[in-house]
Amino acid sequence: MILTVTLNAALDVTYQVPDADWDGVNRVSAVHRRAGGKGVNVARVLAALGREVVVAGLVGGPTGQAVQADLDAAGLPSALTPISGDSRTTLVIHSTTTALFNEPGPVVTADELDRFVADFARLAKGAEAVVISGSLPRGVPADFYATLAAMAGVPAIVDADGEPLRHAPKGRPAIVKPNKEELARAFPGGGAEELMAQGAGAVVVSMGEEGLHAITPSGVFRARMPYRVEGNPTGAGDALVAGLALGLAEGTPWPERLRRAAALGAAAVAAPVAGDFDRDVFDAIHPQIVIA
Ligand SMILES: O=P(O)(O)OC[C@H]1O[C@](O)(CO)[C@@H](O)[C@H]1O
Repeated sequence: MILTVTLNAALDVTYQVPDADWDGVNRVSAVHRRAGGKGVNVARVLAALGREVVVAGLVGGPTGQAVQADLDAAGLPSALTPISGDSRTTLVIHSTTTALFNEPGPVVTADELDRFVADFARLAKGAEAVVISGSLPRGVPADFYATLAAMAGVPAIVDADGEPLRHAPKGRPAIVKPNKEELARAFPGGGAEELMAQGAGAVVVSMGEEGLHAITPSGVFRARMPYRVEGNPTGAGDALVAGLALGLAEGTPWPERLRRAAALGAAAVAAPVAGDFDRDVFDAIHPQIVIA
């Protein structure tokens, strides 16, 4: 089983707007509402690939109930820790470009966080790997992902931004997965090498259509994409992380691990909603990704 952690779970709302007018009235052509937050999306992709998963994290209030109901409807196993605050909504407006509006999320109390830590410790005992992704709700210390990675007892992947990313290597995670911009913001002078020096087992930097750059115990690799996939890039990083988690759990050699992760990321761009990927796009692009 792969355990995914989404502390700032969300109800993801996606609006398709054919040609958005950012200064006027828009008609929405399609609306999707589903449970989200990065770890939830990772779990969806892993489940679609036939992997056993459990979604952990925090949910509360009416929005949290909607998140839980959607996970249940999708048949995604979850063990979410209840909180008193209302979980957040995120909004994606997908038009000729894609814009995201991510609410900060609820305030979490120290008692609620203690209960989550106890749940996490129990769940991690049954996991082959853990994936810890996304932003932190308010009230959670910035080094909390490092704490979870250190106590997991199994290999961990951390996908975070800002301060949680800066602290992540202290927990000695097996893989840290920032995108290019997140890495530059968190480590202006150093980058991937600094993450490795501070304790990350490997660093995989996602670079959109430019592919991946990875520093691993087996060497430094670059994954190059053969062509550009058009669509909604929201959730592409989560599909990529799912590919890395699969490789970590199965002990797949790094070049193939990266090829599959990059192909899943591209296939997610072709799917309209975060957490999905297009199998035909995956099958077509996977063999064409060059790892060097
Ligand atoms: O936790 P955040 O960094 O705000 O990201 C969450 C959001 O990102 C996405 O996971 C896309 O990666 C959305 O599903 C949305 O819930």
